[in-house]
Amino acid sequence: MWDSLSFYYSSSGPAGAWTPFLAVLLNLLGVILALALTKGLPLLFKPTYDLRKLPSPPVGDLILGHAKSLLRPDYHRVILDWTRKYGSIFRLRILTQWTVVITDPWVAAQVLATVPRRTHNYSLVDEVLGGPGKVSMFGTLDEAHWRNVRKTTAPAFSMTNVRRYYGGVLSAAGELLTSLERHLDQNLDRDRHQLEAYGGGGCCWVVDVEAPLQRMMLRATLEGLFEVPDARDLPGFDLLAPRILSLMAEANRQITDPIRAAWFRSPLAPLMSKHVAECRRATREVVAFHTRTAARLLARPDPSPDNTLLWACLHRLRHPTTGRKLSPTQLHPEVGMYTTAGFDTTASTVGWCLYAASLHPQQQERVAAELRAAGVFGRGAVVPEQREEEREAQEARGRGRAAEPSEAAGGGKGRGTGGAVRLDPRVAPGPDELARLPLLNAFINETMRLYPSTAVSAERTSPDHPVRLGGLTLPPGVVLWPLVYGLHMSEDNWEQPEEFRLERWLDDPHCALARPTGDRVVSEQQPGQSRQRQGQAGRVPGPGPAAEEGPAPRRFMPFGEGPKNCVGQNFGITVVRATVALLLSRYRVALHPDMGVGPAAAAAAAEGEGKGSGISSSCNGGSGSLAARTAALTRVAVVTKLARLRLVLSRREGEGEGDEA
Ligand code: HEM
Repeated sequence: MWDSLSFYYSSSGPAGAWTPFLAVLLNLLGVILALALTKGLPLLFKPTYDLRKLPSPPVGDLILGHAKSLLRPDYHRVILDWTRKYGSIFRLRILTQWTVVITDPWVAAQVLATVPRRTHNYSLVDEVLGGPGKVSMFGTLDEAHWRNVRKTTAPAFSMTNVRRYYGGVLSAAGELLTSLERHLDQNLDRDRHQLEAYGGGGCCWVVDVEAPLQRMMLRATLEGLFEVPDARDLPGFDLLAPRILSLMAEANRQITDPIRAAWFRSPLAPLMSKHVAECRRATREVVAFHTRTAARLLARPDPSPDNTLLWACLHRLRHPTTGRKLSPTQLHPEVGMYTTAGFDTTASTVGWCLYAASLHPQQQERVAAELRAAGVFGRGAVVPEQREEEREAQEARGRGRAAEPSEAAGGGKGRGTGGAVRLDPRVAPGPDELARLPLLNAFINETMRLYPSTAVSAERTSPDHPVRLGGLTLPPGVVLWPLVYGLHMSEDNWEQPEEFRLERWLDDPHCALARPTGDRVVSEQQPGQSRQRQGQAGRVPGPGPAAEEGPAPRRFMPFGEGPKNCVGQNFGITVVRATVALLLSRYRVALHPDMGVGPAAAAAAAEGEGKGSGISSSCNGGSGSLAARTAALTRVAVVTKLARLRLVLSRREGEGEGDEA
C-alpha cells in the first residue's frame, strides 16, 4: 500500500511531474467536499420549524442578507418601515443569522421574561472597553456570572439608596450649570439675531451641550453611586468620557462588521493601524481608571450587612465558583460597566429631552410653568460656590497643591474662578418631589418613547432547543429582537405614534401597558401588501395563558423588561428628572440653525400638535418632514444619540435669575 501511495505522490505517477501536485489538489478537493457534506447538508436540511411562516422583507444582498439595508446610521427607521409592512413579528437574515424582529408587546414580554441569553454583541462591547476576556454581567454569556453580580448589586438601586446618591447628582449638576453660565459670559450678544426667531427675551447663547452633559453624568455616577468624594480630582477623569465614547463608537462599528471585529483582535492590527493602536491605548487608560476605582472601593473597611450602597455591594461580591474576594483587576469590568451604563444612557436621554423641548416649545413652556409653580429649583436652590471654593483652596494649600482651575472637556472644573455656582441640597427638589410632577414626567416619558436611547437594545438568542413563541416553534440559535423603537413607534401599539403628545401620559396613567387584544397577530403579508389588509392576515395563537399571567407586557420599555432589565433605572430616571427640571426651569431651549431642524420645523411640529395632524409616518417621512430630519441626525447604536446637539439657550427672565444671591 505504501508503494502505491508513493507512486501516486511521485513524478513517476500517471501525470508525470504533475502527479504530486494533482494528488495534493485532489486531496484538498476531497476535504472540501467532506466538509460541505458534513456541515452544509445539515444546514440545508436543518429543521426551520415555523421560521419560514414568518414574513420577511426582500433580501437586499445575497451574502449580507438584510444587513445591507441596515448599513446606515438611522437603521431603526428602516426596521420600523418593515414593521409597518410585515407586521409585528417578521424575520430577517443578517449574513447567515436568522433574526426575528418583535414589536408585539405580549411576545416581546414573553421573550424578555423567558429567554435570558444575550447575543455576542454585548460581550463584544465589553471587550472593546475592557480588553479580551474582560466581560461584565452585561456582556457575559455565563448565566452564573450574571446571576451572581445581578443578585449582589441589585439592592444598590432601591429608592432609599438613590436618595443617598442624590447629593452626588446635585454636585455634578452644579458644575453643569457653572459651565453653561460661563458660556453666557463668553457668548453674550453673540447670535442675538436669533432672538426673534426663537421668541426669547433678553440674551441668548449657543452651546454644544453633549460634552458638558456627559461630564456631568459621569461625575454623578462616580460621586453618587461610588461615593468618590470629588471625581474631578481623579487622574484621568477629564479624558474618561471621551475615551469611553470613542471605544463605544468602535464597538458599534464592529457589531455591524464582523471582519473589522476579527481584525481589531489580531496582534498585527495595532502595528498596522493607527486607529487600532489609539483604541488599544484608550482601553488601557479606561481599564486603569476603573481598576483604580475598584481598588478604592475594595480598600474601604468591610461594609455592615445592612449597607446596600453600590460600593458596599461590589465590595462583598465574590467569585462565583471559588467564592473568593475579588481583586481590583477582577472587579474592574463590573465597575467599568456601571460607570459606562450610568453616564452614557442618562446623558443621551437628557440630550433627547432638550431636543424634544426645542421642537415642541408649547410643551416646553407647560413643563416650565409646572416647575415654576412647584418652586422646583427656584429661589435659593442655586448659590455661589464662593465659600466652598475658599474651603477647597485652604484644603489644597494644606495638601501642598495649587487649587488651580483646569479647563476640562465639556466646560472646565468651575472651581476657583468667578461665577461658579452649586445647588443647595436643602432647597433643591428631592427625587420624590420630582417623581410627583405630572407634566415633567409625561414630557420625559414621551421623549423616551419617541427617542429611546436604547432604541435597538434587548437582543436575545433562543436556547439550544426549539422555542415556542407567539404560537410558533422557532429553531434553536435564532436571534430574538424585541425592538424597543418598534414597540414605541408601531401604529399597532400607539395612536399616531409619531406625534409628541403629553396627554397620552396625563389622561391614562396605565398607558404604558399593552391592552390585551386576544390572539396575537402574526402577519403573513407578502412583500408590498399594505397594512390595511393586515386584518385578513393569518392569526396565530397568542403566547398562551402562562405568558399572559406573567409580568404585564409593556408597549413602553425604555429600561427593557424581564430579569435582565435595567437594574439602574431608579437612579437613571432620577438623574434625568433632576437635570431636565434644572435646565428647563432656568433656560428656554431651542435648536441652533446648524442642526438643520430650525424654527420652521419646530413651528410645523407645534402646528401639528395644535391640529393633532402629526408628522409624516413613512420611513423617511418625506424630504422636509421632522421625522426625516431627526432620523438624519440620529446615530443608532448601543446608546442611540444625536450626532450633535447644538442649542440656543436663553434665560427665563425673572424665573430663575437672581437666585444666586
Ligand atoms: C435613562 C437611562 C437608562 C436607560 C434608558 C437604560 C436602559 C437600559 C436597558 C434597555 C437595559 C436592558 C438591556 C437588555 O435588555 O439587554 C439596561 C440594562 C442595564 N442597565 Fe440601564 N439604562 C439607563 C441607566 C442606567 C444606569 C444609571 C445604570 C447604573 C448605573 C444602568 C445599569 C444597567 C445595567 C447594569 C444593565 C444590565 C442589567 C443586567 O444585565 O441584568 N442603566 N439599561
